[in-house]
Amino acid sequence: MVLKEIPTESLSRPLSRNEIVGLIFRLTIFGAVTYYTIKWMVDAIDPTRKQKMEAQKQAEKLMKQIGVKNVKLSEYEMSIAAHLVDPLSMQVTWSDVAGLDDVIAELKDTVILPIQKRHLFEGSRLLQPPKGVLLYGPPGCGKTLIAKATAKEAGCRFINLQPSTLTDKWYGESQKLAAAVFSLAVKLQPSIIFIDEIDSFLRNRSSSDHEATAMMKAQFMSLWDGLDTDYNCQVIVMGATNRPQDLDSAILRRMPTRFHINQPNVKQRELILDLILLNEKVDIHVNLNEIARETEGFSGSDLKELCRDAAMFCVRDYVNCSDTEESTEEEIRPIKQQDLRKAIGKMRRSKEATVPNGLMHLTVD
Ligand SMILES: Nc1ncnc2c1ncn2[C@@H]1O[C@H](COP(=O)(O)OP(=O)(O)OP(=O)(O)O)[C@@H](O)[C@H]1O
Repeated sequence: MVLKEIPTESLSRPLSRNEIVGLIFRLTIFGAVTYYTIKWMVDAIDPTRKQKMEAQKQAEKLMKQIGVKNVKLSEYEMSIAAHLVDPLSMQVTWSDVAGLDDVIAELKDTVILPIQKRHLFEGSRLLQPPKGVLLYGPPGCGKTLIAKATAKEAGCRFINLQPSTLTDKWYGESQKLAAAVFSLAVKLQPSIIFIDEIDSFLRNRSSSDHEATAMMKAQFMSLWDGLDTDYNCQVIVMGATNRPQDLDSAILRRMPTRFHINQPNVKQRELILDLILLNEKVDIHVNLNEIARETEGFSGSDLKELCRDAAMFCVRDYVNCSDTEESTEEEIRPIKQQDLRKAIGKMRRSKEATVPNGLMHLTVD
């Protein structure tokens, strides 16, 4: 019926030039609208959309903070940039690390000096900063602390990469994210890619590995090797692990510079206690050497917890005192030896309750 109303000669005659242009124009508009509508719908149903937007916001804020301008980041680099720490805003320095002077001295020579005094090492291929550094040892003994202090002292940007950032993503994305880790680190160099619990994501390759995981590992290693081909590239992968024996041998080969951060000995425990209590109110009769001798098997983080408990006993006394009588106390009393000893007892009981027999003194080597 509609066709009937159109004169037959209009149907049979070829289209005029204007009509063809008009048709192409309308088709283009229609195509563009369809494309953007579908894209918008796909984006709206993408379950990681919210995460991506948050990461992008955080990344933009961080990039501004660290004064990185005119560096264009891809969507994947943005989500990695959300884990970026600026050396200027980083609080940890060598003075926050106690009892690890030997490790610090070696790190200064092998990692920090080649970055800081780049011009001295430019001609040498042997004296470039290592592309891989492994910190290994029992939990809570300062591996993360050392990594952060290294980045701070070397003035490196610090990408704190949680293995889950790469592995939690949807299939296919982890490879793009792994590539983004390296490309971002290169754009922001000098930089350190820090991977805590590196064994959890680069462990011994096994036949039970998901195909995507195996591919991501292989890709991660080839990207890592790519750093080696450019002698001017100042990107270091620093990994920390409690279980070096679980690491893939191919990974160990890529981390020839290794530091054993062991459970602190008595002297180191005394130094750590000294540092933790440096700015606290401590009774002059406190003997930290004695406390260090009584805390065999305690890590740095256990010692920190112990001191926090001891300080809390003082706070509790103050609160109880002001609750019961008209207290004349104006200040919280200093930490005494007995507070520390009481805290040791408490910590031992909680360690015994949570750690299976015999494992408490296990060291990894
Ligand atoms: N050598 C040390 N000097 C000063 N503080 C320490 C030391 N070792 C540990 N600590 C304290 O313990 C906390 C935990 O240390 P850190 O996170 O570096 O341990 P880690 O070895 O990385 O442990 P994990 O393997 O559990 O990540 C630190 O924030 C710090 O307060």
